[in-house]
Amino acid sequence: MLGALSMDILSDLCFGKCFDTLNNEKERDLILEGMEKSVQMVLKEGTMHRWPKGIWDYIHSKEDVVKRKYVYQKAIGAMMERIQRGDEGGERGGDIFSNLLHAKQPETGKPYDQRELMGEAILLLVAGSDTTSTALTVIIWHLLANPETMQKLTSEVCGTYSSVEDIKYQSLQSLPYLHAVIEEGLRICPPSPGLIPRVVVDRSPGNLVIGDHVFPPGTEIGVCNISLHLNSKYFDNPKTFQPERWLQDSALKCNKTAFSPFSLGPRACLGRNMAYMEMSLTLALLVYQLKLSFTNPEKELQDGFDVEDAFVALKPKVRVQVAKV
Ligand code: HEM
Repeated sequence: MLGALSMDILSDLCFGKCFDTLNNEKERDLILEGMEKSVQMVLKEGTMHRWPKGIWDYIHSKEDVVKRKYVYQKAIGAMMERIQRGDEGGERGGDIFSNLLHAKQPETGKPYDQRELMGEAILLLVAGSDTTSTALTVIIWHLLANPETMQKLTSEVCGTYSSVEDIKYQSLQSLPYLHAVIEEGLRICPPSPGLIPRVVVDRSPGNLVIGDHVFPPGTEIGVCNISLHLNSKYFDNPKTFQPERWLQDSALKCNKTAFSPFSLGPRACLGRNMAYMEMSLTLALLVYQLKLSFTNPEKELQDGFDVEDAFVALKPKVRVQVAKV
């Protein structure tokens, strides 16, 4: 459901038209299965230039490729519809894609061609939905595994608002515990846990030197988020979910310079603010209105929560029961 929620939010904000996967079960299955395949293939694809030609066909079944294609077709279809609607036709104005359609290439002053826009449509859909739903899944799993933490968050949200209509992102930003819970979720299991590659550029003085290591131009280097986030040099009890470490005056070590769930530098995440907005609103609205619990608490606690690194995280399914407060 979190996958469908983030897909609906993304399609609405990005293309001005919601895919409505929360309500449409068939569509939900097709898109979410396609997303899963897409995530599974992305790491292999990223390293394929090093592999002999033709190997792609051996490692991926035709069905998986077709399933993944559905997501790409959906993104391109939404983009084409957006172009056809023009400036007036959107359900809501000011969506992300309308800005891209009006953008000019800095070198030529010309608009971006359709091929580039297609790439952007697919990137936005994949980068903007699966990451956020992974972050929310991680956070909710840890809240359910730590009832005291869930209670603190619920008290903060319910003590601040007297009706669900009052819950707005602007005021949520000043809730310290909510912010701490989100940061802790992004730390303990970042949606992009592995190596984010960068290439050493060829500029004076030539080699890049880090400590005792020398990297010539052209070398691919990178740092894994998870190796920073779970390092006890930077965070006390790194494998424990403790949002308190992010609160002012906490005695727990929490080195913010070693925290980079959205990467750093000019190619860092463009959707970071949107992600914080989405996560804050979703969590606050959930704890205000619903009571969540694991369907099978013994199994969840025994297995723990872990993801597989495939550039972005491949997450397990978490079964949750929902009741109204
Ligand atoms: C919790 C949620 C999110 C996390 C953890 C996350 C993480 C990241 C990371 C680590 C990168 C850098 C990848 C690299 O350097 O190669 C990235 C790039 C990007 N993200 Fe996010 N992201 C999130 C949500 C979003 C959302 C909601 C959007 C909105 C559409 C978005 C759009 C993008 C785009 C467009 C890029 C590419 C930037 C570029 O290449 O210049 N992300 N994200």
